[in-house]
Amino acid sequence: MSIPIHIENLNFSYGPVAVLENANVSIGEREFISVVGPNGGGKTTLLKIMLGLLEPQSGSVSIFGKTPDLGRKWIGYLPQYANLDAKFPVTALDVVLMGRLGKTRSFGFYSKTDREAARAMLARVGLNKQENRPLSALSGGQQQRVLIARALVSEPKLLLLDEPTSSLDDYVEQELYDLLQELNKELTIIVVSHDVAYVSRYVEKVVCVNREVHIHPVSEVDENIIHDMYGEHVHAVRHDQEHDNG
Ligand SMILES: Nc1ncnc2c1ncn2[C@@H]1O[C@H](COP(=O)(O)OP(=O)(O)OP(=O)(O)O)[C@@H](O)[C@H]1O
Repeated sequence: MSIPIHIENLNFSYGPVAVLENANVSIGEREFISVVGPNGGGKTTLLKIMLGLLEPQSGSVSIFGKTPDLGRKWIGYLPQYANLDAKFPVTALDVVLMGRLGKTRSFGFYSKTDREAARAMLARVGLNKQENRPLSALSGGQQQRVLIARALVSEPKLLLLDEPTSSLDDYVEQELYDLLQELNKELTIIVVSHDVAYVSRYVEKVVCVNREVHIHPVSEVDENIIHDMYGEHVHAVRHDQEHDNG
């Protein structure tokens, strides 16, 4: 099977506004990658192009060797602001089952296989005891795990997460990254983050997106790269490195 992501000479603009210019990105199997960059740099746009939700003006995008509309069945996606309306009366299991809609043959009636798959995924993310609890009764970190289980239950080969920890506190963020690291033994993982220093503890490479797109092994990320990407915001980013264990 072809590699998860191969993008060549991609250009994308919303109307006259160029957002991504001449992007080239290749991501191999079971890589753990973070997409980083300043606000408005084009991170979400790049993810939406990978999912086939946006059509680039030029260039080619291949997802496991297919065009995005065909390849996206292998992608589990956790959108930014995915938080479900917690007042809506659904259990954790109900939410995960939604991820089976593309798999189940009898629409609206989940099979025993669907239920077993959903329960197994809740167990995989450490929530087997919470399956019948209302979503609203779960913490923010637990709700994100439910959404990860929902993305995984469609049996993807690539997990794409858009800033999954932005509303979580530090300890819960670490637990979530530990879970992603565990899942990375079987899956390619691409996670959008604002915090280069933090994600560098976990990922192998970063895709720096600020209209231009550059991919770097974490070991090569230095002040020059950070400065090119964030410009005047460089101090805010350097300050974040205080989170680091070292
Ligand atoms: N639907 C749209 N129509 C027009 N412009 C848009 C649209 N969506 C995004 N943009 C603009 O495109 C640029 C890139 O946006 P995008 O959301 O991809 O950036 P981002 O790096 O994900 O930002 P953030 O970190 O704030 O989420 C921004 O200038 C944004 O204002």
